[in-house]
Amino acid sequence: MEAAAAAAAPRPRATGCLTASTAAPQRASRWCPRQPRAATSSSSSSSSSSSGGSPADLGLLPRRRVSPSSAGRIAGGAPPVRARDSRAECAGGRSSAEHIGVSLEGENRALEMSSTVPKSSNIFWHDCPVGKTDRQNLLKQKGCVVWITGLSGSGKSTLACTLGRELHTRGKLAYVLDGDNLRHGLNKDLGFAAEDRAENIRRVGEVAKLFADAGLVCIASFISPYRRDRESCRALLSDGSFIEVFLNMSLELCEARDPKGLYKLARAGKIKGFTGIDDPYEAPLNCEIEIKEVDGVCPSPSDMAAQVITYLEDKGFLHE
Ligand SMILES: Nc1ncnc2c1ncn2[C@@H]1O[C@H](COP(=O)(O)OS(=O)(=O)O)[C@@H](OP(=O)(O)O)[C@H]1O
Ligand SMILES: Nc1ncnc2c1ncn2[C@@H]1O[C@H](COP(=O)(O)OP(=O)(O)O)[C@@H](O)[C@H]1O
Repeated sequence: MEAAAAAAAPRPRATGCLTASTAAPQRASRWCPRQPRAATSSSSSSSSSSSGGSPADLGLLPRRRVSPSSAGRIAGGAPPVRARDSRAECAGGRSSAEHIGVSLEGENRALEMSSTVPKSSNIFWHDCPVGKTDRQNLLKQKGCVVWITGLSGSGKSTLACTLGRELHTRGKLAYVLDGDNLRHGLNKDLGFAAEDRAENIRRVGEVAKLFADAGLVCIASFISPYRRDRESCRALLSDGSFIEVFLNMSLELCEARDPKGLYKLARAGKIKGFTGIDDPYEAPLNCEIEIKEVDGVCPSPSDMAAQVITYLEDKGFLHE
C-alpha cells in the first residue's frame, strides 16, 4: 500500500485545539445582539472568531478551482496513522491560497466565483426569543456536530447509525446526515469533482450547524476527503462542539469490504475520481477521535460508538 502524502500544512484552526483534558464546553452564547446585524456577519454565530471580517474569517473560503492533486495530495494510499494527540500540528500559518498553490489573484477570482460569496445585500439577522440555551435546557443535552470522515467502506454509516441508536436509547436527541442520503435530495445536483465535493461539505456544514443550534447531536457521515473543507465546517462551530471522528481504516480493508462494488468499478476504470483510488483522501491532523484497526482488526460497531459516547459524556454534551 502506498502511503498517502498529506504534505500541505493546514490553516491554523480558528477555534483553538482542544486537549484531552479540556473541560466541558462553554455554554454556547446565543445569537443575541439587540441590533440587527448586517448580512455579512449573519452567517456566523456569536463567536469571538467572527470578528475578523476577512473572507476567511467569514467562512468565505474560495472554492477549489485547481485539481486537488496539484496541491501535493496523493490518491491511492490509506491515510497515515496519526497519534491521537497530534493536534499541536495545526499551526500552518500559510494562507488558504498558498495551501492549495494558487496565486492570490487566483484566490480572489475564485472567491468571486464562490457560492459562499454573499449575493444579496440589505438582509438582516433576526433573533428569536427562544435560543439555543433554552432548547438545550429543554433537551437536557448540548448541541454538537459529530463529524465522521473516512474512506468509502471505512464504516462511517455503520458508526453513525449505531451511535444514533445508542444516543436514542439513552434519551438523547440525535440526527444522522449521511452522504449517500443527502445526495438523494439537498445535494443531488452535485457530483464528485473537487468543487462539487467542496460544495457538498459546505452545505452539510451549514445544515449541521443548524442542527447543533437546535440542540441536537448532529452526526454527519461523509467521506469529506479534503482537509480544508472539513476545517471550514469546524470553523462554523467555535465552542469545541465540532467533534471530528476519523475512521482510519486501511484502503485494503475498505476495498476488501466493498459492499457496493464501487472499488471494483473504480479499479476497472468504470468510475473516475474515486476516493483512495484516483482521488485523494487527506487524513485529519487534529481530529478529536481516531478509530483504527488493531492488528488488522476493526473495533466492533458498538465499540466504536462507545468511544464516541465516552467523549461526549466527558465533554458534557449529554447533560444539561
Ligand atoms: N467517485 C466517488 N468517490 C467517492 N464516493 C463515491 C464516488 N462515486 C460515488 N460514491 C458514493 O458516494 C458516497 C460518498 O458521498 P459523500 O457525500 O460522503 O462524498 S464526499 O464527502 O463529497 O466526498 C460513497 O458512500 P460511502 O461508501 O458510504 O462513503 C459512495 O457510495
Ligand atoms: N466495525 C465494523 N466491523 C465490521 N464490519 C463493519 C464495521 N463497520 C462497518 N462494517 C461493514 O463494512 C461495510 C462498510 O460499512 P459502511 O458503514 O457502509 O461504510 P461507509 O459508510 O464508510 O462506506 C459494511 O458492509 C459494514 O457492514
